Amino acid sequence: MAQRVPISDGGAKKTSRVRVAVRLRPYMAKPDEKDEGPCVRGVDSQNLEIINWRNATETVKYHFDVFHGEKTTQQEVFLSSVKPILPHILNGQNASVFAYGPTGAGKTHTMLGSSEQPGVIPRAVREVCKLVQSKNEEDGWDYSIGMSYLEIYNEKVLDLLSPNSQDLPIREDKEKNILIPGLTHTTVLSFADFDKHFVPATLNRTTASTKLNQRSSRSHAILLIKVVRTQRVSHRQQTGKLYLVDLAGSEDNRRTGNQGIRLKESGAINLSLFTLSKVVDSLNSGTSGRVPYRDSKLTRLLQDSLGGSAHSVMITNIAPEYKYYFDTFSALNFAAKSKLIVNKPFTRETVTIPNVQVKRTREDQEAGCSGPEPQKKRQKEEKKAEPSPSSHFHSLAAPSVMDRLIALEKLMMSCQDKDRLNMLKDVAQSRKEIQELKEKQREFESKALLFSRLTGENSGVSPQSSFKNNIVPLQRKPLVDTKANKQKYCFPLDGKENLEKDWESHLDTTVLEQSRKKILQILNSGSLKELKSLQQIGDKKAKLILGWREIHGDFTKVEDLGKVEGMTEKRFASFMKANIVSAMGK
Ligand SMILES: Nc1ncnc2c1ncn2[C@@H]1O[C@H](COP(=O)(O)OP(=O)(O)OP(=O)(O)O)[C@@H](O)[C@H]1O
Repeated sequence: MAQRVPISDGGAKKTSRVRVAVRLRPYMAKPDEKDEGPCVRGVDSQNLEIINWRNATETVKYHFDVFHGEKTTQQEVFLSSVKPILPHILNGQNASVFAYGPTGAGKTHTMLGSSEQPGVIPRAVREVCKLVQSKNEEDGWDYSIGMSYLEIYNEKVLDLLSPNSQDLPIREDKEKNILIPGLTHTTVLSFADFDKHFVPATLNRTTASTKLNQRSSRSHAILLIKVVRTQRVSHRQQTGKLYLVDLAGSEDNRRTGNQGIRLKESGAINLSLFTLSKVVDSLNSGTSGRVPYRDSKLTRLLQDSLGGSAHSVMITNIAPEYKYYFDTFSALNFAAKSKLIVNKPFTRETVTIPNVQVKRTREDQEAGCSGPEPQKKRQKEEKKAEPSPSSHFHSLAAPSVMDRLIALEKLMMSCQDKDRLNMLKDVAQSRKEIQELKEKQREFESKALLFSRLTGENSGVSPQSSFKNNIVPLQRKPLVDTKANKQKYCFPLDGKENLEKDWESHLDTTVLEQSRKKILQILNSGSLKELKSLQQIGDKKAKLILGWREIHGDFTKVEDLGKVEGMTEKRFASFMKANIVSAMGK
């Protein structure tokens, strides 16, 4: 019977954190697309920054275990993020590498690569074969390697090594090992042997063309490499598993143009990735509540890889183009959460009876494999009541983990999943609107410039300054900061507007200046919400202000607000009065 042997470290149980790497693929705008430049970029080998959707003049920074920039080679990704965990599977421990990220961001490139630029999968398998070979020569253990390969397509588990297979069940044994009865398990004698099975099986994977990626993976592909070692003298047997996972891309159907079957696939993909994110949230919350592993096949299978027993590496692939902003932002937040999950590796060991055919663990029997034995076809499915998944989740109890999780809670947005998803959608929508308004502002400014040239009015007036009918250039007067001249400091005022400004003369200059400073501060650094908290600034005006800021940077004085499209002299006066009076009333 397989049993867990915790790794000891001076008496204390050793835990292994999920390592999170982020890989940014090179900028690849199509010729017919606007070249807006990247919205995300690397800072150094661990840090990156993305434009802040709240204020496009700022960036949000993220810290990860590793950041792989556009120029990072496949070899470098493998060496720094994957190779170090591979020796564990020769010691009966589990390891997993999975690529996560939006559609078209480079997951398949990272995991599979091409013949010229092989990715993580071929490199890792080659390395495992090499490690086993070198071990065989020196220690007292016999090693064997086996492989299984499956995809989860539309919530169905399909055997890629046996293309006509039906949906396979997922089970869990008493030791909480995840099993797939009936899944093909093939012995691998060398890398060439692996390739012989792997290449044709990969062609069985479901892919299709979407607007965002010509050859988009429509399924999650999971390659399992199992190393079984048996000690020659004592017949102890240890089984280590390596999961190499290429997840299907998260995608926004409004942008992929998906319809019909693509839409259904996409629904299943997004559901499983959403569940994955819920699982991560649940693990992070540190509460004893149910971790929703069972809500999707993907999370059920990855149960061992997240918050479980594996040495895990998550490579989050992101794309630099603006059209991916929303996806990139969510992927980075997801990755930031996963970074704080702590796994607890253990060694899986059995004792076998000498001189008898090596006893297969129940897991092997159910998975239709026995390490060194030749490929075994499906066994009859065994129906078993599965224990509560929450009982499997053990690593959050440690105080250090709790501390990290509490820190994470503070770090991440405090709203619920659904709210967060909606909020992120709003962000994408707001971003689009700001972009449109920015275009309008530019158009408005060029018209104003043209008008001023035609009328020969170039007396130091900013081209974008324009009030009344959007065509008359703004004629600002220099700011004179005395009470007596206060009426003059803003705009050329007619009698009515003078009356409008009379209220100011009753106020203390210091109070006035402080209020103006406060307004200027909000105009320059306020988020959409903060801008909308100003009197007389609605959603559209706030977005216009954000757009203006993106083009010109900071407002030097509050009067610059007059340069924003639609802000007439009268509106500005009324805006100032409303905001100053309201600030005083607080
Ligand atoms: N680091 C990189 N260097 C060069 N090209 C890359 C890189 N990453 C991705 N690409 C290219 O970008 C395109 C999309 O990448 P890929 O198919 O790997 O994305 P994906 O995330 O797997 O998408 P999907 O989820 O839709 O399957 C491919 O043409 C790929 O070759």
